[in-house]
Amino acid sequence: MHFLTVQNVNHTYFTAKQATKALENISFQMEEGEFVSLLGPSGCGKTTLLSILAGLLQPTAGIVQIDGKLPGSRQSSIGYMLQQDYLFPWKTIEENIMIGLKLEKRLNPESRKHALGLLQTIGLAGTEKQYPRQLSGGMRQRAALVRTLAVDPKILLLDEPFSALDFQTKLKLEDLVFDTLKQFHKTAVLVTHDIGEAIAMSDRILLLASKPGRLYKIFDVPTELRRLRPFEARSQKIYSELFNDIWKELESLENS
Ligand SMILES: Nc1ncnc2c1ncn2[C@@H]1O[C@H](COP(=O)(O)OP(=O)(O)OP(=O)(O)O)[C@@H](O)[C@H]1O
Repeated sequence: MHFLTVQNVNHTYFTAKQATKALENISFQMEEGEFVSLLGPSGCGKTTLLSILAGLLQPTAGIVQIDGKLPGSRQSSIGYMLQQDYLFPWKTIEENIMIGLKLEKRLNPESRKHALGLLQTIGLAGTEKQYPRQLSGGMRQRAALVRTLAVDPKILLLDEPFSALDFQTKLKLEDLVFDTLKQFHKTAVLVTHDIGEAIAMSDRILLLASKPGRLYKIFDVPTELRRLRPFEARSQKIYSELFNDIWKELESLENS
């Protein structure tokens, strides 16, 4: 059995005036610890698919299972990281990173120690008593990652988490997230518009086409690249070759 199974997923949005077929017959599988990116032109259904994986949206048809459970069920622990950090401004960083544990009634000395340890691992030691406004955008996004990992989710759904950051911060954070997910052997799905980011971070890239949103092509990132951290991967020749291949496919999809 695969860790994640998406089988013949279809989704149509119905409004008073029209029906929009956002996803058509999407099927793929993922293994535990794998990192997959969803790439494709605007409107191809990336966010819709991520919402279905999160259990926030029920597909019109098809099956999704994560570690043998339906997304959204109480046992299917899912971590979300978004473009904005959504830290509570009136709470300290320490209080913010404990929120998930508190909500799940799992805050105890051990889980607290683990969360504070994560804060150290991610280079935010000393910020515990500070408020989000006292931190830079990159630091806040790192705190959001700690909050997400603190509850030990089975899968992380990353919806353009680096897109609001300046380029240098984004590159640094890509390496940090990559290292952290590898260290904890986490499975992750990333939605991005950035081909380079998808190649540098992923094991596989699912290219979606639009109208209706469907799986167009799957790119396996070569093992030589997967072994490298994202920043280092970006300077390799095979990275540029894969970038050009995906670029051409994406351009043809956008012009079709
Ligand atoms: N709540 C909704 N009601 C009706 N139609 C919707 C709704 N949300 C999305 N859609 C439509 O479904 C399709 C897929 O949208 P979705 O936001 O999933 O695409 P996307 O690939 O994430 O786009 P982008 O890259 O621009 O963020 C689009 O045609 C969009 O207009």
